[in-house]
Amino acid sequence: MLKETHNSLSIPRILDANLNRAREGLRIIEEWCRFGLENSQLADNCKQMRQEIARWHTSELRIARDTPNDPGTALTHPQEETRSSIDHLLQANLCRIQEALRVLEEYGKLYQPQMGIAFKNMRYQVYSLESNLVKQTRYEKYKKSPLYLVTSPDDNILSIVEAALQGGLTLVQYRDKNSEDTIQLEIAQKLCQLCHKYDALFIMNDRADIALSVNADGVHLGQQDISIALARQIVGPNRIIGRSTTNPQEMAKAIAEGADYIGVGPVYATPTKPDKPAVGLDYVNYAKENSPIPWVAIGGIDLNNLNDVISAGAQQVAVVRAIMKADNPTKATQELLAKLSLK
Ligand SMILES: Cc1ncc(COP(=O)(O)OP(=O)(O)O)c(N)n1
Ligand SMILES: Cc1nc(C(=O)O)sc1CCOP(=O)(O)O
Ligand SMILES: [Mg+2]
Repeated sequence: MLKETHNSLSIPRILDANLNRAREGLRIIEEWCRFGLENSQLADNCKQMRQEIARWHTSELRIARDTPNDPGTALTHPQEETRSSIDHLLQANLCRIQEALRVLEEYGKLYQPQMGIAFKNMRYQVYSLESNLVKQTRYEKYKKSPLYLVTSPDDNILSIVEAALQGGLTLVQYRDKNSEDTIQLEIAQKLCQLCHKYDALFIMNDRADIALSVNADGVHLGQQDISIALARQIVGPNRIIGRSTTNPQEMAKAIAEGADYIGVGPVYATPTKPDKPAVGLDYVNYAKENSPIPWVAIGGIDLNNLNDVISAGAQQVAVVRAIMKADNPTKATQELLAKLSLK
């Protein structure tokens, strides 16, 4: 039989504690939206929810607080003491808010029926905030990555990519046109984990299904690959979708179809993609003048010609051989990044 330990203040105390918890969590998320993402709309969503919580936090609930006799104040979990990355911090606080809102929804029903309804609605608002936040945080990270490594098959692919990540790389695409699906899936999984360990983004080439399976940050599609609309259905609203373009018409179409970024190239002829003619620096310059979305110059780019590509307007470049075939991928990455940061 359950021991009757509650008194008339039990429910108000639970509500008071969880109103605080939800409000504090929202404040942490709001600060990131405001100062990290500089997204005033998301920050405002948080603020409005905080204000609604404050309206429910009446003096009747506040005076029920009894901190000295609360056995929970001394309880912490080791995971609360450390946050390995901003993603981790956001995730932990979103979880805290959602838990608190669920408590407010359930115990609120015993206090005032309207409270249960209000906090159920707010819980759904927080799910949609979470979804927007994941996409925005990814996209900001994408935009702040001046160098994009597209891999080529190599027995040492993991150690080459890790060496580049140690050199400061923050954006990697796994491109493998020949391996069987099971092999691609296995390598994609490993590369994705490796990139996330270094707080870098992982994009899958061609295959939206593999991108989804391994929890990649996005997928890159060429003109011959599946449509952006179909890829969006597969990977969901929060992953990044890129599309290769070689001319202004393809650029306009990719933008109209909802690409998050476009590839611009091949800038120079390249043995990595021998059948695709070079588009030259004029198209790079066209992208600089006309693309409203992020674009990345690709094709034949290395340390020797990088300054010309930058002078034509590129702020982000993608390379295969310049890192995958470098004697020292860490050094090669650092050198490419150093030139890009001077732009
Ligand atoms: C960043 C980036 N830009 C262009 C491409 C080329 O994509 P696609 O035209 O589909 O050719 P494949 O790479 O699939 O052979 C890319 N992969 N990444
Ligand atoms: C994979 C790829 N796509 C291109 C495009 O223009 O669409 S060029 C390219 C290969 C780029 O390799 P490297 O840096 O070794 O020249
Ligand atoms: Mg492709």
